[in-house]
Formats: sequence, C-alpha cells, structure tokens
Amino acid sequence: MASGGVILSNSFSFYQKRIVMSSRMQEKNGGASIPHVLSVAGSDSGAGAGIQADLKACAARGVYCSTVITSVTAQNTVGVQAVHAVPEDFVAQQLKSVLSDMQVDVVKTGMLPSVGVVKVLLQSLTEFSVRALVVDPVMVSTSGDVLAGPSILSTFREELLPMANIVTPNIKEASALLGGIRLETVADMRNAAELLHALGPRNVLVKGGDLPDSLDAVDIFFNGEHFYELRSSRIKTRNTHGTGCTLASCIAAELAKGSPMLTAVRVAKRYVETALEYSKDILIGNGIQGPFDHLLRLKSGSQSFHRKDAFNPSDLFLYAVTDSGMNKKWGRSMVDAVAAAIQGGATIVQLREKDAETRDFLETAKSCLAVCRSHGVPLLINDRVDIALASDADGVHVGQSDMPASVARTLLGPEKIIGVSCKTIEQAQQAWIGGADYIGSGGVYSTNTKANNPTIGLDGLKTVCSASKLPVVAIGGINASNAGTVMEMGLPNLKGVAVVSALFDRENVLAETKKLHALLMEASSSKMQ
Ligand SMILES: Nc1ncnc2c1ncn2[C@@H]1O[C@H](COP(=O)(O)OP(=O)(O)O)[C@@H](O)[C@H]1O
Ligand SMILES: Cc1ncc(COP(=O)(O)O)c(N)n1
Ligand SMILES: [Mg+2]
Repeated sequence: MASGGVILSNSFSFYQKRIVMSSRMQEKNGGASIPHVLSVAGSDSGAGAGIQADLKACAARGVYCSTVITSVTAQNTVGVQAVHAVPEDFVAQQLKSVLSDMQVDVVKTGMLPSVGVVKVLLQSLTEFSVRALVVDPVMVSTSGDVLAGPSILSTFREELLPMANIVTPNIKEASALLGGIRLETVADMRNAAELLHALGPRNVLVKGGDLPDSLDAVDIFFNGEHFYELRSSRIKTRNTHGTGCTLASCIAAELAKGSPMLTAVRVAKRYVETALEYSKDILIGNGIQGPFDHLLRLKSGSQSFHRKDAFNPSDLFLYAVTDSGMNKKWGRSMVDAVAAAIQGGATIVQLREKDAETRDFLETAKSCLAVCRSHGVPLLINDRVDIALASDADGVHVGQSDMPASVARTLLGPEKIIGVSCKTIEQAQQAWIGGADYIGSGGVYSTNTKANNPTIGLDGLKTVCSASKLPVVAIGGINASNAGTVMEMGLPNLKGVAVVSALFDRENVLAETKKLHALLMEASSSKMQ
C-alpha cells in the first residue's frame, strides 16, 4: 500500500469539513467556500489541452480552478511547434502565491517538463496540505511530440506516483512508466494497472482512448483491491485533443466536490464521452486532431439555424399563443397553425399545451422550432422549462404559479428569453429582479381560454405598464375589434398584443393573422402621428 500520499478523506468527513470551513469563513468575510482545484500544467496555445482544457473542464463542472503554468507550448491541431519551460523558481513562486492564500482542495498535475519542477511541486505539497493529488503523467502529446523526456521517468515512479491519490496514464504513458512493456489488449491494461499500483499511488486509471482495434473506449480502474472495466462507446470524431487533460481535471473537480474516487472517475468518463459526442462535428483548425467543446454549447447540427439576435422587445408586436384544442377543432396540426400565423405576420410564437403527453409535446416543439427558425421568429414554451431545454427552443413563458423566473434563468442560461405573466406592479418588479426579458400583462378583457382568471382591464394594464422596467405585451381577450384601442393608448413599455382565439379559433389562421397585423400597424402609426 502507499505509504506517503495526500490523505483523501471519505466523502462524509469531507462534507463535514466543508461545512465547518464555510461557516468559519462566513463568520470572517460573510462568504461561502467553493470547491477548488489547482491545475499545475502546461499552456496549450490552441487551447484544446493543458491548462486551457483544465480551466474549461472545471468551469463546466462548477468548480473553481487556479493555475500554475509549468511550460508554455506553441501548439495547434497539427502538433507542438515549440516548448518554452517556465523557470523552476518561477513555478515555485506561482505555487506559493496560490497555496499560501487560497484553500485548494485538490491539486491536478499535467505537463511537468523537468525533474526540478516535480521536486518543486513535491516541496510545496509538504508545506501546504491539500486533500488529494491527481497525477496525469503527461509525456507525449497525441501528435507524437515529447512534452516530458525519459529522464523524468524515475522521478515520476519514485517520488510523484507514491504521493498520488490517482494516476491516469494513457497506454503509451503506462508503457513508458513500466519500462516499455507491450500494451495492446484490455488484459495488458489490467496488468499495467496492477504494476503501476505497486509503485505507490492509491488508485490507477489506465486510459484506453488509443487502444488499437477497440470498438469501445475502455479504461481500467484499479484501487488495489478491485478492477473496474469502464466502457463507453467510442465516438467517431477527430476532436479528441485534450481528452486526457479533461478527464483528469474532471476527476479532480468531482473529488473537490466531495465524491468518492470511483464515482469521480465514472462521472469524468461520462463527461468526456458526452462532450465528444456533442462536439464530434465541430471544425477548429486544419490538423489531424481538433479540440472539443467543454461547455457543450456547440451542439452538433443546431448552430446553423440558431437565432442570430438577442431578444428584441419589438418581437412582442404580434404574439401568437397556440391552443391545441382549437387547432384540433379546426382539423389542423400545430405546425401548420404556427406556419400560417408566421406567414400572416406573427412576430413571436408561444406553444401552450396543457394536456399533451410530454413526448408528443417535445416532438411538436421541435417541429415548430424548425418552422420558427427558418423564419427568424422566436419560439417560447409555456411553463415547461424541460421542454424548452430539450427542444432548444428560444425560451419560456411562466405564470405566477409556475417556476420562478430566477430559477428558470439559472436552468436556461443567459441567452434564452423568459417572459412572466404579471397583474400587479409587485409582480412586474419581481419578474425584473428574477431576470425576465418581458412581462405579459392581463387579462385585459375577459376570455374563455383561461378559466377563473380575473381581468385587470385597461386601467390595470396601464398601471403595470407605467411601473414596469421590462417591455410589456398585453394579453387576454384581445382580438381585431379591440387590439386597436389597446395599442392606441400609447402606454409606456407596451410593445404589442398576445392573442390566442383571435388567430387559432378561426377557420383561416393566415387571413386572421394578416388582418390583425395590418390593424396593429395602423394603430401604431396613428399613435406616432
Ligand atoms: N473517441 C473516443 N470516444 C469516447 N471516449 C474517448 C475517445 N477517445 C478517448 N476517450 C476517453 O477519453 C479519456 C482520455 O483517454 P485517452 O485519449 O486515452 O488519454 P490521453 O488524451 O491522455 O491520450 C478516456 O476516458 C478515454 O476512454
Ligand atoms: C500543454 C499540454 N499538456 C498536455 C497535453 C496532452 O494532451 P493530448 O494527449 O490530448 O494531446 C498537450 N498536448 N499539451
Ligand atoms: Mg487523448
């Protein structure tokens, strides 16, 4: 068993410590602590691997990441063009700056270009205690360039590995650490994991990303007692640059949050697999191995028809809210109804489905989104944040008894549109504080699309509009006979009207929408005169 090593507590006592620590800190500065990983690694100018991957992986996993840079590489998707090692005493200075000031939970190492740098790191770890050490024994980049020469092997074996809570070599690195043994099969990987464990690390993960002829991406985890064969599907992509750095950072991040080791490794592997899947078609650089997207934003396929603009309040001008019952009654599909409304001039669409099965609602949302995107019209989902997320719709509209805007904002992120139904000044104020983009105010007139919904009338609308800090759309019983009156009042912040029955409880959606659009245009131009 390992004699030295950084003590990794079990998750229970770890949480206890965190609670004690954070309450202590709260007393001191009124703040709470956040899980913290220190990455000691090299910089990759192409930002697929190294420090840059570590920062992104920790950010994606919700953990703070500080950085000590050991080496600066000139690197891209073709390979490593040059390496400039940071002087050892300057690496020591960076370690001291971070560790003497900040409460680091886990140290993760990547490229350690010289024996001197390893020694400096080990010295720091004796001076400042951390909870765990994750060692990714980076030696050769996937492009074949040497990042740490063979002279470092004995220091890795004799001094660094015995301190590690986990070491995560790829096949080539495991082979090098074990004096060049052959590693070609999963059985070889098991054998290597056992031999590496005997060098002192508490856990070993031999990564099989580069295992020849393997349909799956297989990694072998060994904790000294049991072997675990961790399998995921092998994603067909060129964008695997930085998978090793990312995996190790994610393990460190999960450990910093308090996960047990095997859980941390499983989560990290799942995260890499998901990120590769999302990024499999992105194209960055002309070389053989591209970076992937740690934040999973460049979801394959959807980029090409993403809305180009941020929310524009004038989109509220003619706001079409669907009703499945009405469209069924007139014998048309939701997609056809939405397409007709857009053709007639609707400037934003909200899908409102109170009874549909979740699976059907999701399919409807996706089909409607395709129509809306092709016309540059935003599509919002009523109430169902899950459907908005799953369909990648442009946002949600929530009522007072639905999810609060602030929670929806946290789930949906900064770019999505959030609207809130408000009847009072207080609700409008709350919507603004919660991070909404607009409010819907009503019912202005009585309506049969919403039972037991008290109307606020034009006076109520005026009160809310005058106090609102957000753009307003009027809703409730609005149709061709009264829309003009509403808009001609020239209320502050009022940007348009939202309608349900006036468009969808009619035989010809296209004609009705055109009529209402023309009327609104006239009302807003007469208001301007
Ligand atoms: N094409 C792929 N599909 C799914 N997982 C992969 C793929 N390539 C690598 N991985 C996973 O990424 C992690 C890093 O492995 P590997 O690429 O072997 O390390 P390194 O980047 O250090 O060479 C491992 O968990 C491995 O299984
Ligand atoms: C600065 C730096 N650190 C680590 C790696 C290894 O990453 P990979 O094996 O995925 O090429 C790298 N290429 N550059
Ligand atoms: Mg790799």
